[in-house]
Parts: sequence; structure tokens; C-alpha cells
Amino acid sequence: MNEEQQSLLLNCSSRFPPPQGVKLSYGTAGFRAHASLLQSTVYRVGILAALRSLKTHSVIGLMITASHNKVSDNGVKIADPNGGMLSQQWEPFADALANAPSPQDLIRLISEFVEKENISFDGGRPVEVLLGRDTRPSGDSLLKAATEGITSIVGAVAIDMGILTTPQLHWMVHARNKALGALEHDYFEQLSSSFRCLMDLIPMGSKSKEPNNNLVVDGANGVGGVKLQILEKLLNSLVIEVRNTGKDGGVLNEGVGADYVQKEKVVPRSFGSNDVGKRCVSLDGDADRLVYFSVPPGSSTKIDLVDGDKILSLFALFIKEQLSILNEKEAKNEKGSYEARLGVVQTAYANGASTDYLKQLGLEVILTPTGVKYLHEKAAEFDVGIYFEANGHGTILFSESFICWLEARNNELCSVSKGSERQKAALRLLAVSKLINQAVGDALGGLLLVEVILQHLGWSIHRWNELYEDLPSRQLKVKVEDRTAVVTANAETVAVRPPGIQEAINSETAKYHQGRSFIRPSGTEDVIRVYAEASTQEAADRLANSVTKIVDQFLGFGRS
Ligand SMILES: CC(=O)N[C@H]1[C@@H](OP(=O)(O)O)O[C@H](CO)[C@@H](O)[C@@H]1O
Ligand SMILES: [Mg+2]
Repeated sequence: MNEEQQSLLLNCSSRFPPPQGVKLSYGTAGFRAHASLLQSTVYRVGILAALRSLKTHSVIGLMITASHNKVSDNGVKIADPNGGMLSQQWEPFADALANAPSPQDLIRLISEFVEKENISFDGGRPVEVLLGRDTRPSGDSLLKAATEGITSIVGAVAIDMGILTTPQLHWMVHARNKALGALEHDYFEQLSSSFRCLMDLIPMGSKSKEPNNNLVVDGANGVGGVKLQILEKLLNSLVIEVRNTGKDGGVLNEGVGADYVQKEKVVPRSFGSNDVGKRCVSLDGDADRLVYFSVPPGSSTKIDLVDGDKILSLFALFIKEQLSILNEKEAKNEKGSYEARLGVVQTAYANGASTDYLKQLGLEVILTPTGVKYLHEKAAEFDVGIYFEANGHGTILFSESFICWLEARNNELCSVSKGSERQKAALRLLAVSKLINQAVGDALGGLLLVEVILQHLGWSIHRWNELYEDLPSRQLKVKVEDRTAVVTANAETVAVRPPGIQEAINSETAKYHQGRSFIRPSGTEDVIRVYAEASTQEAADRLANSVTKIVDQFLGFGRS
């Protein structure tokens, strides 16, 4: 680093002192904390984003959001050149940057890192960071802090893309680095045109049995509802009613949104007995998650939840069907078929019944730790990799080589059997790859794909929900003295530390028919999460409570 660079960093950094007595960690999905603590962190992540752009010679994204967390919280995360999460190799540097006590320490860290990573400041290439933020009131001033961080690297440019869903920002980074149109308008255009294409390819015989074909959306009082209202105008064929848009006085994520609905299994605000039987969907605060639900007859608060596992199952079923149509041979020894590897990725939170169902479909099911960064990485190993967290965060990834093969196959079929079922299957798969976000899970693309598949199959939400019956489950959280005392293995299904805790959990779980339980430290909140499953709701609740007590005995504040 030359002197000009050093003094620029020193000057700017002294205006962003880190908060006292707080240890920050990049966590499951970037840094998250009370917004008042984050000025310095976001400033420093701005520096990191510019360095990442220098290192990769690509456009990088920086998103300011705390997703489903409280409105008073905020957070920041990086989108890498392919639109995915920041490379895990850089996370320790992110942690060190965020926690550096003084500007001098910060500059020393940066100098050492730049040398180690061989990052050159030659100024020969553009250094660009796209910025986005959700609707949180603190977003505006944090965005300014991020801009200062980015521009404290000489020659780096910050481009404010405005208020966006998290997946929109990731999509824009992905598109920019492929030299494609990357404005919000391009995003809406891609989603709506691929949706219309899939709708046009629906077989004539499919007619939905749903008496009311309208969709009711809970926007979590966040950014997703408003964006969906813009998108809806381009769709023609789908009637969407959006509630909890955030414009009618509701508070972000308070009693609303995908996280609340999935964890509490009750209706969000502004939904109730008038909605019995309707197809409803909840987005989270930054619109990267979605869960469907319906209100059963006679209920005003209880719901039938159709969670991320069922969305995954619906997608897997559809993709599998299209792949098998595509590979049907018309003549023996015909060339051109390609056994695409289809795989699905889940976490330990996936309902046991969903994993059994997917295996029965003959699919390869992989388990990873919690967090999209892990699921995405695994899904990318397949030709078509579908990943979903139970809470509704997921997408379908298509490998570049499979897309190339599909395009060539579609062209070939166009000339020999245009309009055939096989050509339609190729077109459908290509359209799905454009509709569903290739960078990260996206509630808007996910929602449109669910809608089109339901129409394609002629299914109501009830028929979809009957794919399999969820095992009753319960999730709880426990405050402990030090959550890092829990260390897990085998995709978080086993706690290897503190010693003895897993044995205690096992002996409790063994008392329950179809019992399953695990604990792990949250990567976004200062808690230990407890998950339990059993054959009845009452049993799942009891098991979760007993395991909570075990956690408390081993790690709680009151232990002796
Ligand atoms: C059990 C659960 O829902 N965990 C969520 C939550 O992570 P934790 O590390 O569990 O706090 O937030 C992550 C980011 O949104 C999401 O990827 C993950 O699935
Ligand atoms: Mg989110």
C-alpha cells in the first residue's frame, strides 16, 4: 500500500470507531447486531468489498439487511462475483477487520492481508461494489458508512442500487459479471418472461381444482411485497393480493413474515378466519425466504404449513418429471440423451418425513450444516441441484455444462420435432433456470415457480400438502453463558462438546417413538437452538423441553 492509500484509510477509519466490548462475527449470513452498533462494521465491510473486487477483478455486492430479525437490528453481507455468498476463506479476515480495536490495527491488518493475498493496487481495472439495502430505517446511514468504506480504497466506486430484496442484489452482481443487463428492470423482465413461457407450456388438460385461484401474500412489512406488486403487473395471468406491505403501518417482521409463520405455525397479522382454504404465502423481511400456508376450516389462527421442505419436494418432483420426458427415447439407440445428475440438499432442520419422501423418489439427498453458504456449495456439485432450508430459503442451481447441453438439445429438437413433449421439457427446464435465482434463494422467483408448477399439475395447495405428512416438531432457543461452548459434527446432528451432552440428549430422545433431537449454536442470534421431532406434537414439545433443560444444566447461567 502506498502512502496516499494509507493516509486515506487512516483518515476515514478514525471517523468510525468500533463499538466497545462487542465481539462481532460474520456468522451464518454476515454480521448482524443492533443497528446502533454497526456503523464501524459496515464501514469496514465496505473496505473488504473493495478489496474483494480488486482481488477477483469483478463486481462485488454489499447488502445491508438483517432479514427476519427485529426492525431495530441490521446487518451486512457480501455477494461474491458469481452472486453467491462471500468465499468462506475470507470470513476470518472479515472477523478480524470488524474487531480491530484502532485505525492503526486496521491498517496493519489490511497491509498484511493484501500482501498475503497478492492484491495489487495498480489501478488498471475498475473496482466496483453494488450496494443494496432493505427497508430498515437505519439502512440509509449504514449505506453511507459502507460507501465511505468502499471509497477509502483509492479508485473504488460504490454504486447505490437502492432499496432491494437481498436476492435482487445477488442477482445483479451475478448478471453484471456476466456482462448482462443488471438493472432492476432487467430482473423483473427475466422473471416475468420466463414465468410467461412456463405458463404457455402448461399442458392443455391441466386444470386447477382450486376453487379460488387467487394468491394471498404476507409481505412481512418488508421489501418483498412492494416488489411483488411491481412484478405482478408484468405477469398477466396471476392475481395476487399483497398484505403487510409495510405501507399500512405494520412493523417489519412483527407478528408477520416467513420466519414467524414457520416457527410459530400460526397466521400472520391481517390473516384469519376469512382466509379459510385460500392459498397463502409468507415472505421474510428481505424476501429471500417463502413458506406457503392455508387456514383450515374452523380455525382463525392455526395454519396448515407448507414449508421449505415441501417446496423442495414439489420442485424435485417437477424437475425429475421434465428430465425423464426429455430422456425418453423415440428410437432405439438414439443418441443425445444425457443422464443429468439431480441432487437435493437439506439441513438437519428438514422434517424427517420430507427426507424419507425424497429418498423414496429415488433422489440423492445430502445434509449440510445450517446456512445457505453450505447448501449452495453442495447443490452446485450437481447438474441440477435443489436446496432448501425448512424455513423456506433455497433455490435450484443448474450447472453451466447442463445449460449448454439443454440449449443445444432444444435447438436440435426444434429442427426435428418442434412442439414435441421432449422439446417442451427442454424449454421448461431452460425457463426454470431463468425464473429461479441462480445466485441465491429468492422468494419472488420461488413463488412464481410454485405457482406455475401447481397449475401445471392441476394441484390445489391441499393436494400439494398431502405429498407426505410432516412429523410434529418443535424449535426452541436457550440463552446460555457462552454459546461457542457447543461444538457440533455430522452436519450439526451431533454435539461433540461439551462432553456428555450428546449422551444426555440421546438417552432422552430414545424415550420417544420416532424421536429426533439436536442442538446447535445459532449463527445469527446469541442463543443455542433446540430442535425436536416425535410422533405427536405433545411428544415433540416434551422432548424439546427436556433437551432445553439439558442445555441449561450443561451451559446455563445457573449451573453449579
Ligand atoms: C433454524 C433456522 O431457521 N436458522 C436460520 C438462521 O440461522 P441460525 O444460524 O440458526 O441463527 O438464519 C439464517 C440466515 O437467514 C438461516 O440461513 C438459517 O436457516
Ligand atoms: Mg432473509
